[in-house]
Amino acid sequence: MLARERAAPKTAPRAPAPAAGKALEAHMRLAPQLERTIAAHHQRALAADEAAAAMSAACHPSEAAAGEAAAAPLFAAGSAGASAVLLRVRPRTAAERARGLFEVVRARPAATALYYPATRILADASLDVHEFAFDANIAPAADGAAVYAAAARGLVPFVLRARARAAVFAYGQTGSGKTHTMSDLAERIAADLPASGLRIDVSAVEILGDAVRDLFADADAAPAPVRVAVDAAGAVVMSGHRALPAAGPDDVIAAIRRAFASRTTRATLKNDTSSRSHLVLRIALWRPPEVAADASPAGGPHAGETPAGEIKLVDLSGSERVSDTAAHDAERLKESAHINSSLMALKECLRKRSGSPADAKHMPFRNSKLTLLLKDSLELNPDVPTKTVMIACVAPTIADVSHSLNTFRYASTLKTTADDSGAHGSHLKPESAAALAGAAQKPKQTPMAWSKDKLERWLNDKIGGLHSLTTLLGKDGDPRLAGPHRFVPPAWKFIYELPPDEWAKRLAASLSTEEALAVRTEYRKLFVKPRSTVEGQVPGAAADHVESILLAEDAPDVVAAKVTKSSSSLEARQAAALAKLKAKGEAARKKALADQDSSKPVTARSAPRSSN
Ligand SMILES: Nc1ncnc2c1ncn2[C@@H]1O[C@H](COP(=O)(O)OP(=O)(O)OP(=O)(O)O)[C@@H](O)[C@H]1O
Repeated sequence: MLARERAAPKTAPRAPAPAAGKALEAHMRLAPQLERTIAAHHQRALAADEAAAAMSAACHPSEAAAGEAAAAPLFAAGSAGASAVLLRVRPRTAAERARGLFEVVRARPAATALYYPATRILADASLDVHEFAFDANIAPAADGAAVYAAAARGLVPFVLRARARAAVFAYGQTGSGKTHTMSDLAERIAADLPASGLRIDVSAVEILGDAVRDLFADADAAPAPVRVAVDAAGAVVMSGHRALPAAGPDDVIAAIRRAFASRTTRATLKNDTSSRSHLVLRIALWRPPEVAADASPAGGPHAGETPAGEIKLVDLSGSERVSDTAAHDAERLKESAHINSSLMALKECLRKRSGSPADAKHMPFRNSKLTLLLKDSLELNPDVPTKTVMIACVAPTIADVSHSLNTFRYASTLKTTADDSGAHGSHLKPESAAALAGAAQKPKQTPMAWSKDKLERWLNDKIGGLHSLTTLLGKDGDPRLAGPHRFVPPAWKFIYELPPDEWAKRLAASLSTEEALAVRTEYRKLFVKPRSTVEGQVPGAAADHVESILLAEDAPDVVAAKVTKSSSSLEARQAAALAKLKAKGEAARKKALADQDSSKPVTARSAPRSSN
């Protein structure tokens, strides 16, 4: 049986409630309006995600039928990925609910949106939307089993299969749910360990300031510092700590509970039991010729043993901003400075890890004890595969909005260019109660007056995007729909390219031919401005989108001018470049025709052709 999710042990007195700053007061005054705007946008985004998912399922029926994957994608057999980033939004605490703090982070299956008030002291209720598509976007209602499924199911089999190293770490501001998440996840991972056939030992240390402390040291023994060094072969060597032998999963779970319970916690403005240290748990697996009787005191190999894998579970100390340190004494301020500088050192290593192979070879591990301890798990080693999962934890409310944005940005550092869905922002105007109520009561008379999202959803429904696309491509399909980098055609692309007569036919039940063609013209205008969406990240999609713009009736130079004016995005630049090429090709064709014409006797048949 798996342990239920549990919170960190409560050992410290209550901290005073944080004083509301001026900005927060202003946001709270506009809470009803802001909440309405957020809810409306979230609903629209959910509907758009659902349409995209339905489309993708129609395109990849075999994937849809395969159902839930057994392992988290990073640990599935054959996965070449080195890292995954998950975002977990915790539920509002009772105290946050009592203060009326509303939620500004909304996780959807496809992405997580953070709604940031556009001005500190609000003149109106407009919001900036920062949207990040992480590998998994875990909503407040999800439990520890869901986190395990997305983050670590399959981790133990991967480590054993490849004699590999895996590290999972929780990052986030103080009070965002890191300990809650990691203490539960660590036990679920431990439950997957084999009950026999391997020697297992567990060590646990905390990094407090610049000191490393053994969490398994005898309580009555004088505290001895743990030393961390790198040996001649470049391996991290820890000494001065105890490694607990574990006969199987139950012993490992007991060791994990002991480590979390021994950790240093203090009350801060944000968390009654704030972990002021980084906790690093190491589960080392050894394959013995025959299991030796004694455990190694330093957690190293016994004679004849070979490493069978290693798991590091890291509960990072909470990141803090200046406002969080208002009630800190000198000692806590020093702690905070250490915490932030080690988190920065980790960020720098992660940044290099996600960069070029040359960058990855030069991760500055020595900049902090934390990164030195994690060296083996972060290094991209050709001999020992390593996989890293970051769980970025965020608090959901307006009081933590700037911390949450920082966490989103920090977490994005670990994404590789290959699988990074990145972020995009948009600006939301306030949606007044009257406007929303009015919209709910009487549907707009004509699709021309609808929002772009609503129009697109309606068209997708009426025109039947994906099903029609597969029909159109025939049973053999389009080669772009096969293979690992397959192109998933977005619904808008299909709708955009549908010929006028087909368009009118499909909308005949709802609109007259004139109305349908008028809507088509409007719809096509909407796509002159390239969209920066997750779809845009699919290889080939940007180019296809550009191509679809170029297929518009306008002459290439007009398209280029329009596109360039409408956006400075990559797509726009590609469009401009393609348009230039097309124009160049056109000029060359005209010249060739002219040359041809001048070399032939002029007849009615060889008169210059129209360039269109
Ligand atoms: N997913 C969740 N469901 C329910 N309660 C949660 C969840 N995540 C966190 N909490 C609660 O929120 C509070 C803060 O969580 P936790 O102590 O895990 O934060 P933390 O990020 O580890 O903070 P610190 O960095 O200060 O140690 C705790 O009371 C915890 O029980």
